[in-house]
Amino acid sequence: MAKIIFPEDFIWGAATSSYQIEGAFNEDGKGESIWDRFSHTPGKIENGDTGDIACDHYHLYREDIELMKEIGIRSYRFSTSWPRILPEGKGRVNQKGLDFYKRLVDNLLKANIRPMITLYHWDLPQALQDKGGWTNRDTAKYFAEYARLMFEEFNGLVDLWVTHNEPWVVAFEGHAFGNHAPGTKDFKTALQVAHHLLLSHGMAVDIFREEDLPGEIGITLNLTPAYPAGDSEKDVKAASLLDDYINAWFLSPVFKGSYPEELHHIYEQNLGAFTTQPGDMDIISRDIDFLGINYYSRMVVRHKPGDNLFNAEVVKMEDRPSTEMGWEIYPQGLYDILVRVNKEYTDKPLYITENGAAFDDKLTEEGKIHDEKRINYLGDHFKQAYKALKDGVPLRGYYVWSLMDNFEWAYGYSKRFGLIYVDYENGNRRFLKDSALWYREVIEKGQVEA
Ligand SMILES: N=[N+]=NCCCCNC(=O)[C@@H]1[C@H]2[C@H](O)[C@@H](O)[C@H](O)[C@@H](CO)[C@@H]12
Repeated sequence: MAKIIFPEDFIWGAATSSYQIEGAFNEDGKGESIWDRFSHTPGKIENGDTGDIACDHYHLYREDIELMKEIGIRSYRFSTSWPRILPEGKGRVNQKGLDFYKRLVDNLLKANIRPMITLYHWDLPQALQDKGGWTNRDTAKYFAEYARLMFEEFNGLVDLWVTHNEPWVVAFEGHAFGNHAPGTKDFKTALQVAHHLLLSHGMAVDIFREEDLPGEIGITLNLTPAYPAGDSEKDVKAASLLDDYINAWFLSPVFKGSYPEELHHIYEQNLGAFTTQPGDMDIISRDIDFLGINYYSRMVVRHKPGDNLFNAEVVKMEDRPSTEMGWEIYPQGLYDILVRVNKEYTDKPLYITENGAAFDDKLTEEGKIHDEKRINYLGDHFKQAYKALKDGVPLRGYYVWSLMDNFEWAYGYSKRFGLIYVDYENGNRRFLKDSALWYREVIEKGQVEA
């Protein structure tokens, strides 16, 4: 491959989320979130970790912006904590909570770093969960009102808005498998939740248009392309169904206004219909300005009769390199999914809103972290993104997950994804990893070594 030179205006960024980095879980009037409740429930999180303090970003955000400047990122994707702003999820506004995000955005703009706000990255106000959470259609309406407040408060300051982060994870990890908050375990509930998440996305887009705001709005989906383990018809079928379950179940409603037909039929036959209302799919498929794609890995799938509704199982790729999460390192999958989304779903601009890896990072005596595995992982994925760009995919930017090590949900602090090392045991000191210094070069030159 010839020299890899990205466009001058390519948006190189890094991403985080509120519950994973902020801490101050009950400070300055913040309301309880379902992740506060879940992490305080014994047995849910590795080592009994919680987000009570996390990276203490709520107090250290100025230092973190200095580090963003040192790395040279052009944009910073973060999420706002709904219960920090609306402690009960609706009604009363917690001005101190809102002021934190005002200070954060002001300081980002002063640092010439473009904010991208994700309105929902999993930390639902517990008060709404107490009323059914995302199983309750009213939550979609309350989300849209929270979005309206944010659009009005940050009008002219923030021009990149993401409604939801990974509705698949919220619906299935949170409501089918119980690994995430609120921890329920019912597949049909997950389908109902997915529908209300998508509905709330469309309602927020309507308000964004109504408020006639400058900027762009989109949604972020975790897309994990599925590949058949063999070329048998049954393997191909199994892979296609799992691909629909994770990817098309969200891409299709947003861009085509309908759920994938065959899978929808399988669900209805086996589980009965979840509740929808006339017009829902029109709302869900409102025109958006971009799609955010979170890519980490692929799935290799083979036919397995009777194992689940899909007659499929994911094959563990033992002989392939993988990250600390056990996810196969498969950069080609990023190219494949970018091209497929552009070909099959939308010609709208795309952002890679998350891509990164957890490795076993060690802090040396000299305060260095030699994370060459992360440099190789990112470099290989940047090359695939570049290939998609050259093949005509309208890729606008790339946000590395993550800016800093943080609370990795059920894994607690045991997994490190950051460009910045966080020394949790010693006052949350921050150290730039070698990958941060490497990333700085890539951004400065717009080049990746071939
Ligand atoms: N096989 N395989 N699988 C890949 C499946 C990925 C599903 N998990 C995610 O995408 C989460 C996303 C989240 O936004 C962030 O909050 C998390 O910290 C990162 C890292 O976990 C990722």
